[in-house]
Amino acid sequence: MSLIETIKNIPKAELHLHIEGSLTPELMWQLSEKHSIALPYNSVEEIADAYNFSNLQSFLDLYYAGAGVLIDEDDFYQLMWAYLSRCSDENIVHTEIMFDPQTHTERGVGFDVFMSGFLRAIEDAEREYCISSYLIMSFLRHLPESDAFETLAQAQPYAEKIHAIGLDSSELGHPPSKFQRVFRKVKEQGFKIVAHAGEEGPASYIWEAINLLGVDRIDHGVRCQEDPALMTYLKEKQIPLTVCPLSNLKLCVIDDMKQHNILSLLEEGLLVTVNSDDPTYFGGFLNDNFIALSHSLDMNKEHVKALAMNSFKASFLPQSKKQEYCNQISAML
Ligand code: HPA
Ligand SMILES: [Zn+2]
Repeated sequence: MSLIETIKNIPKAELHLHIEGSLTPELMWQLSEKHSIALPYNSVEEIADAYNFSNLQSFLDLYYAGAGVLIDEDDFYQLMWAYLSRCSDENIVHTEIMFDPQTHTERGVGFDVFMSGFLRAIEDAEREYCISSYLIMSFLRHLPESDAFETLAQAQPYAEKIHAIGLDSSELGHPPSKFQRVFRKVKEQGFKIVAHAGEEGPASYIWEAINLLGVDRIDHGVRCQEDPALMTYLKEKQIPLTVCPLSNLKLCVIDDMKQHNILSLLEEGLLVTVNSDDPTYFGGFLNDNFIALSHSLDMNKEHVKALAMNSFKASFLPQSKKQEYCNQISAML
């Protein structure tokens, strides 16, 4: 089996995927027509052509605007169903999916609308594709902590359907410490915790996410290498990093994929995983991220195997399931 075939065939989990960031230009166009919402584009091609970003904020501006076409339950169903169908094509057997409630509630679209659409698609995919999915509700860090408290209260009827709570959006100027109180409550309620840190922000934000929020995983975290003590800590505690190579390239965190540090972090013994983040905005789903790494770095089958196993080890699946998938991978390679 070639390296590319191995990437495509190996069972994988995806742990860092914003469902709103999987909205295709085609679906955005279709929903804008359905709801008579004017878009600042004249065609599907123009939407795709607009996706050139200089940093995280330049992306977030388009990403929040794009989510404005999601109005009714079926829109959210279609969004989730399209992503899970793609997972089936890519041999993603388990996925932990982030969603941003505040992007929708602030437009008057409530939990009952998006949660019903998401859950219906997740149940269909479980039945039709045997894909398991967990939901991660993320707070927008550019908004005040009081809004996060309100969002947590609104989510209570769906608490059983939410596995973890995360923190995303504009990182610089919004350190994890801003959300210390709300994450104390999140922890008391028994949720797992993740946070974006060390994407554009410094290594000190990763320390804050660990020490002040009590995270189970760090999203991105690639700037950990600026702090040797942090590297040692992440390795010893095996705190996972959900790394997103094409995202880092598109948002100019790196200038060239050849500069990506994921394989050196892996070889240092950190628990790193590959993920797509916002695949329709960043030019590729999960397998494309692996393939982009294989084109630019000295990547071999052992790396692919280790990264696929890490995706299960770093997941919130029960231990027995993690073991089952790792055994499958071992038997295959
Ligand atoms: O990569 C990201 N970083 C922060 N917030 C986000 N929201 C969607 N994608 C991202
Ligand atoms: Zn992200």
